[in-house]
Amino acid sequence: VSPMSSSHDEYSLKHMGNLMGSRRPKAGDDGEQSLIGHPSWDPATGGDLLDQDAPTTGFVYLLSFFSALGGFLFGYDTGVVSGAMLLLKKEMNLSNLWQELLVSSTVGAAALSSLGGGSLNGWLGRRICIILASFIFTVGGIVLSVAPDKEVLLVGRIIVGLGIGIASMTVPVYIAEISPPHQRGQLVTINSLFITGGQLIASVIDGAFSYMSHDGWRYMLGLSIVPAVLQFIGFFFLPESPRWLIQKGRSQEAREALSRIRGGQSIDSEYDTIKTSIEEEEKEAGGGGLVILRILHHGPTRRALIVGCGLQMFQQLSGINTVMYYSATILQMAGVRDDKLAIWLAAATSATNFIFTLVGVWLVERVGRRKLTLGSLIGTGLSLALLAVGFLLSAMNSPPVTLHPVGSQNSTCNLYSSCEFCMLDPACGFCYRDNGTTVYNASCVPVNQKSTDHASWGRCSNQTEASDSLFWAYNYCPTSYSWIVLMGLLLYLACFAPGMGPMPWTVNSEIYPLWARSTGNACSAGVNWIFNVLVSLTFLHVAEFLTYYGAFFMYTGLVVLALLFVQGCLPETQGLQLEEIENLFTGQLCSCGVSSPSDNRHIHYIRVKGNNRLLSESDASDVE
Ligand SMILES: O[C@H]1[C@H](O)[C@@H](O)[C@H](O)[C@@H](O)[C@H]1O
Repeated sequence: VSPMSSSHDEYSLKHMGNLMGSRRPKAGDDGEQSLIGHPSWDPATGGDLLDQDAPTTGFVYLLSFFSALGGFLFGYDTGVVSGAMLLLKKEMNLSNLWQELLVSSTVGAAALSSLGGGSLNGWLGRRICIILASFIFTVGGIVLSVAPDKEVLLVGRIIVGLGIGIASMTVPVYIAEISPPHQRGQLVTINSLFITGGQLIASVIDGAFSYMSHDGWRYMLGLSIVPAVLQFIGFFFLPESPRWLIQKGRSQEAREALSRIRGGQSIDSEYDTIKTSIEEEEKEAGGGGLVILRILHHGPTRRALIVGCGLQMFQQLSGINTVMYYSATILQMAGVRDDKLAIWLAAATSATNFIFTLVGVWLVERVGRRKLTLGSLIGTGLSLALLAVGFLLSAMNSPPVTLHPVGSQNSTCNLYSSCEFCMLDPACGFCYRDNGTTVYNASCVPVNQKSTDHASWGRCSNQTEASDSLFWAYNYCPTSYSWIVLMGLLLYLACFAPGMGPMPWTVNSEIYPLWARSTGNACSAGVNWIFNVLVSLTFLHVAEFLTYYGAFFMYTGLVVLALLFVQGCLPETQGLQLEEIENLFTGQLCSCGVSSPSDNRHIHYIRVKGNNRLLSESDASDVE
């Protein structure tokens, strides 16, 4: 007999064609509410859940804000370096190798510490890990702002990376664990909003301080201390995740934390539901042994891990960080000549990323994770194709080399017949005159080893000869198609930011049962950072081998693969209790997508006894 016997009709409830046998009836699902009658009955446990549609307390927002400062620092520290580098390379006379080291050491350190963050998280708890990360950010910020030489800078960048790794895997988990289910997606996505917000503020600060050629970089790198200290202090007064406390058997503290987070609402049923599910999960997965091995041996968690890591891998393979880290360079490649203009246009691209992540925050609980990710991928693929076409048109209309100055005979640069080929060779640059409509008197000459701002000899080798019509193009070709590339870039970010940007983080914070959550998130965040290093470090080389349009066609292809993966394997997690989500992964991996509950709400009510006042006579078939 169903617990609906509180109404006088007796029905048994059968969920069919739905892997989520325990999906909680949700107000607003057509017809369900009137039939189910008891809005807070939970079919999984037979007990009451907290009313999921109750307003989220202000305290939950406060907690999410303070945790998401970790996301802000992640965005700020990865974003600020491109502008800082422009000044640093001049002031410290940095070689290319040192520039690469300073950029990628942070990302590499983040990869390592996110992997290690898993055990740290399980051991010390989410709160201590967040405090630790903000402490590391503060120390890193101080080291960077006072660094006397490049070696100390490198140490500072590594320290900051260690903080980013821990924050990137802990914060989404913490927010997911304190949120009520109906708002979890939105609140975790706020962390991604803070990441892109951090990148935006970083690019604006870069723009502003780029005018301060001496020591401007100290401010750029050091300003991150402010949010880090704020988070450090704030978290001393904020509670630990109740789910982690329950897992550690600290029941009394867990109750207190939960009740504080729920603003004094009754927490008994939520507490019991969580506790029972955690105990069941633990039993099912068999205790003992290394968590990662248990995850791999247990079907549902293994499948969740594949989905989680796959999403993070494809997020990076769709090329976001070639766009975020190299947007100024890409714009120059596309023909934007002025340095400062390129920096500010790069800030505009960060702003687009931020604004459209906001759209994601708004959409995630309206359309769900799955549709948002799929839609985002389709748009991302199309805009990458547009970017590629822009570069292809520029290449096809690349101005020819018309001048072969005396003295250039021995250089390989002299062999190139057009700007496109000349530009793809890092040793050469294109020196030309432009009367506003046509390029003329163009030559391909070696670049100055010390500064790519000049040629090593000839008309483009010194400023004094520079006139209004004489230009030196290193890294780009004059073209009338840069607007297509700029449009492609903006469109790319507008499509990527609401879905593929935040959803991998959001979904990962939800899909693992508690015992596997820290380790699962550590692995998937590690995958994210490893592919981040791979893609961002190889971008310029890939472009050199495949040309720019080739590189962007390649990313388009990878996005098509991502689309197939998400279509086949990503289930919908919207609105479910964290403890219910494991059931989504009980079927075969590639059936996950097919049976997402939001697409498949065929709940069948079979009449057992009595009259149904709500249905007509012919409803005896009882199919909703
Ligand atoms: O979700 C974030 C976001 O999209 C950022 O813009 C990007 O730089 C990160 O790599 C990514 O993980």
